[in-house]
Amino acid sequence: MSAVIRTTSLESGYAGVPVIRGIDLHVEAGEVVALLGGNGAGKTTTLLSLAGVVKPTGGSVELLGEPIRPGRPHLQARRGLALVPDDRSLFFNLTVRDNLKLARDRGSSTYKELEEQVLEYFPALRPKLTVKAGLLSGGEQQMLAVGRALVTRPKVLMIDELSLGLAPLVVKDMLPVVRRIATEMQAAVLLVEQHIDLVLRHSDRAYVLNRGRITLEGTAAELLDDKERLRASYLAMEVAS
Ligand SMILES: Nc1ncnc2c1ncn2[C@@H]1O[C@H](COP(=O)(O)OP(=O)(O)OP(=O)(O)O)[C@@H](O)[C@H]1O
Repeated sequence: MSAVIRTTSLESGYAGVPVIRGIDLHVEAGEVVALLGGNGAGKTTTLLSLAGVVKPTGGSVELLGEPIRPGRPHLQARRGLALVPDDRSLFFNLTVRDNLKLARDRGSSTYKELEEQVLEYFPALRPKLTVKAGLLSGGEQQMLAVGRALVTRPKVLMIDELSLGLAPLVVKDMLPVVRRIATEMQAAVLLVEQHIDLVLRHSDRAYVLNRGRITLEGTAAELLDDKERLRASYLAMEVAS
């Protein structure tokens, strides 16, 4: 099966300072892949490089077999790449419905169909459609942020820190929904997440980043079975620094 998104020797940084190096990763259609690592490991930088927001300084990113055009994130979005950033980027003064409408793909589907699909995944948003996004709970805001990505009918869905500011129970409820999205929409899902055990239980594979490099990769089952190795791949950063 060919990857929906693939990086080869990807390297990126800020103002000439390298942050990630030699990143080889890929995600297939229908797969959920976790990107793990401690603070400052380069997870967000990796997602931003995949989305074309941060311009790579080396290597390549291919979306559906075609290279992405760095610095042109709107082009990647049109080609089916959706990023839910860690700040969620909602319009707090607009209603839930207007947030969804603004994000939609203006292709073949009518807005109503797209909205129904989002509500199927996140029924808690149904009674909130006319409520301003700023008045939603943290969990509802995260559902809306993912919903905004869904109305673009993404081929690649990347979520940065799904759990940021959310109660573990909310995250526990959302991860199976993300799994369903991958399976049912055949989207390639890449998740940055701090709740390691939880995310691995809902992922197919994972990569661990340590100081900008992939230090461990494997199936979620392998990583869950070898917690010591997983822990070591995290701790190496703190021990070495
Ligand atoms: N806009 C920026 N300009 C300069 N340096 C940056 C910028 N964004 C991130 N960095 C640096 O790049 C490194 C990696 O940051 P990044 O946010 O990618 O890590 P992360 O793994 O997502 O961490 P966290 O879990 O803390 O968000 C850090 O040292 C960070 O300080």
